[in-house]
Amino acid sequence: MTHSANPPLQQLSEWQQFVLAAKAAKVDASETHILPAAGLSVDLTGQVYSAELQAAGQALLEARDFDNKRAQLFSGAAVNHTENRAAWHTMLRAVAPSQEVALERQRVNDFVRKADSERRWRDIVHIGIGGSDWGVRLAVAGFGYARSWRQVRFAANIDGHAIEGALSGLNPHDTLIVLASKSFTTAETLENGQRALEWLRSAGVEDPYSNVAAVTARPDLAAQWGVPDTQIFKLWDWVGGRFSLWSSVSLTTALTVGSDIVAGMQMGASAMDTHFAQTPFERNVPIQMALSGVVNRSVLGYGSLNIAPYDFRLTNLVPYLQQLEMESLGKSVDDSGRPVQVPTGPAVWGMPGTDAQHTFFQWLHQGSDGAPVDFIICQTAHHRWPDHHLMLIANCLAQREALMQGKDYETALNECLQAGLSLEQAQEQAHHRVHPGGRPSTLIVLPRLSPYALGALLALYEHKVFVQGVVWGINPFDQWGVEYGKVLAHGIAAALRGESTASDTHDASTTYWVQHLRQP
Ligand SMILES: O=P(O)(O)OC[C@H]1O[C@](O)(CO)[C@@H](O)[C@@H]1O
Repeated sequence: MTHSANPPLQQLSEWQQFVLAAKAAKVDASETHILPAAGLSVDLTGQVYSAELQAAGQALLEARDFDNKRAQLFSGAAVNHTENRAAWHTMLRAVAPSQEVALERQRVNDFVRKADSERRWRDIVHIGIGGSDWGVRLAVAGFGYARSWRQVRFAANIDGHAIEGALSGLNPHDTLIVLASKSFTTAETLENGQRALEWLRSAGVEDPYSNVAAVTARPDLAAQWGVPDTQIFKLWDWVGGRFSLWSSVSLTTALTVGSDIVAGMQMGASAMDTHFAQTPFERNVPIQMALSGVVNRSVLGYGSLNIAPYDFRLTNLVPYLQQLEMESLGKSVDDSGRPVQVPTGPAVWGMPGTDAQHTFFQWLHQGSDGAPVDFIICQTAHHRWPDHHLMLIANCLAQREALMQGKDYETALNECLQAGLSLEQAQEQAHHRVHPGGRPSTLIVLPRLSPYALGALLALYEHKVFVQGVVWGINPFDQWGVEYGKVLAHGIAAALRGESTASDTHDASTTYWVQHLRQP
């Protein structure tokens, strides 16, 4: 794809109109703004809204050549122009995928079916990091109720405690090590893989490599490493690392919770793809969420986005979305290398409710900055205590209402008087009980935590991020900021090993710590 330069955002009259409309728009909690998408209900009532803002948003997307860019995404064009490759994760979950994708899906399913029928691999150790890790952790934790005879452990971090903990207590003779790495060059994954191999060897596993499977876009490197060809599963250069959940990386998910769960997630994601590709602007949920996010970040100045899944099983959704959003949008130059000049991707953070309420919600309600919140909840739960679920829902709705509506001084004052405080005490106390309100939020309701719904939810965020990349004019598919640190770590590791002198290339403080932390 030849990359056509975008005009700078701030020079666009459509952007200026959008900013003006956003500043004039309000949160109107008296009318709901709820949109369906691939089985999810997304309530945007807590975001600023007006007919003028909608029109300005539509004009802005047109000025950014959005329809064409979306079509390129879905057609497998090289939308990742700084790396000259596609970001074709939608193909991985397509209902009618290409032959090579269908074949690889089949290979994964056959491997799982055989292992199941032989009752082989009681334990799985999944070794991978970032996109080769979080999606699998998320799916396994989300659907852990589905199957239980196999257990899975994860090792991502280079910290030796991670792999030590992952291997501890397992039976090496019935453990499958899954090495997931698109590049098959990631230091953490290869080092942890070596420890696993040593562990198999020292336990007397006759052919340790037969206990290893690999998922990678570099089957040649995996084969050189020693993984048998029949246990190497492919992904492709055109799959971004943080989207690889949809690829054979789901081997571990399939072995642990079932191939049908992987298929269900793909179907849900594919349904969201169709929604994103075909639904008109005003009902297109990824677009609407994206524009709310742009308003919050670039116009209202919120520096972060809080993710609050009111579902304990979705704990890993937060780091999953952190990587998706922050690796994609944590950039400040546009497609042509010019500074974007408005704040771009927010910091993403969060924790499941209700834990979050007792950790940082105070700051969200009354802190000086606040942050938009994405509340996520399932209509029904899988456990057998309806009252727990009722309370969970009540808490979620209550927090959202408090952020949206706030509590004014008069109400707080009355509350204090009714609690028996004197007028003087009440007047002083009431200030502390005021909630400013008007703080933006979105509520996403899943019918239940089905594979389909989770797939749709993840694809929703992927497309939202894509739209925001188009508006800000940045490439959401590269991650040069991560690469630089990897290179520096290489040099520092050499200096820590005494193979080079840190003072040649590093600053004074780094040199000091290299000398003091040098390993014996
Ligand atoms: O799958 P790989 O190549 O080992 O990379 C792991 C992760 O490293 C990154 O390249 C940078 O964090 C991610 O995009 C990727 O998910």
